[in-house]
Amino acid sequence: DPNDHLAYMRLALSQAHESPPKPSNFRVGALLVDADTGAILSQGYTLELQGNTHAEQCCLMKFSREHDLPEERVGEALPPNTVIYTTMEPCNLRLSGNLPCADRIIRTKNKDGKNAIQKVYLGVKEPEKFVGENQGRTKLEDNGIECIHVPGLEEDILNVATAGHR
Ligand SMILES: Nc1nc(=O)c(N)c(NC[C@H](O)[C@H](O)[C@H](O)COP(=O)(O)O)[nH]1
Ligand SMILES: [Zn+2]
Repeated sequence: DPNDHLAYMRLALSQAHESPPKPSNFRVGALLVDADTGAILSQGYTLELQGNTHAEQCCLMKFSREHDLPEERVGEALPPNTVIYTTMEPCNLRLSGNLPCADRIIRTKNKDGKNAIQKVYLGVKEPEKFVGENQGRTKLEDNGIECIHVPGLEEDILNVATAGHR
């Protein structure tokens, strides 16, 4: 059921459990979903792919590879009503200096140059441990991408996210 946001967020949380704990980031899980059909297009977790990768980034990279596209052109292969579920709001600044996920989501355009990702469903705000208050949601909404908090899993999400910090 494409509207069972909690079920999708639980799946994203199960992805986060796969992430190797590290003191310098959060363990996050994410899904790309076709909101028209409910189909899961891609799923990913922090550090799943080579390099210092984020969960949302892995979703986009995996889907782009399946469609022989570079990540920045992944929007050309995404269905018109694609949404992303991520246990933690997309980053807007990374201590590593790598491209933040908010920017990756914003640059994901379809063939008509329109946003390929319509909505971001998030489980928690980013704790202010590494980069102060996360401005990702504001940036996403300023670019026409709605951010919706899915309540109910905050404690579990934060426990998993910070497992590498104890
Ligand atoms: N939404 C989100 N998905 C992730 O997969 C992840 N790891 C973070 N984490 C945000 C945090 O701000 C950064 O992990 C630190 O700023 C360190 O930056 P790097 O990850 O080393 O680039 N946030
Ligand atoms: Zn990120």
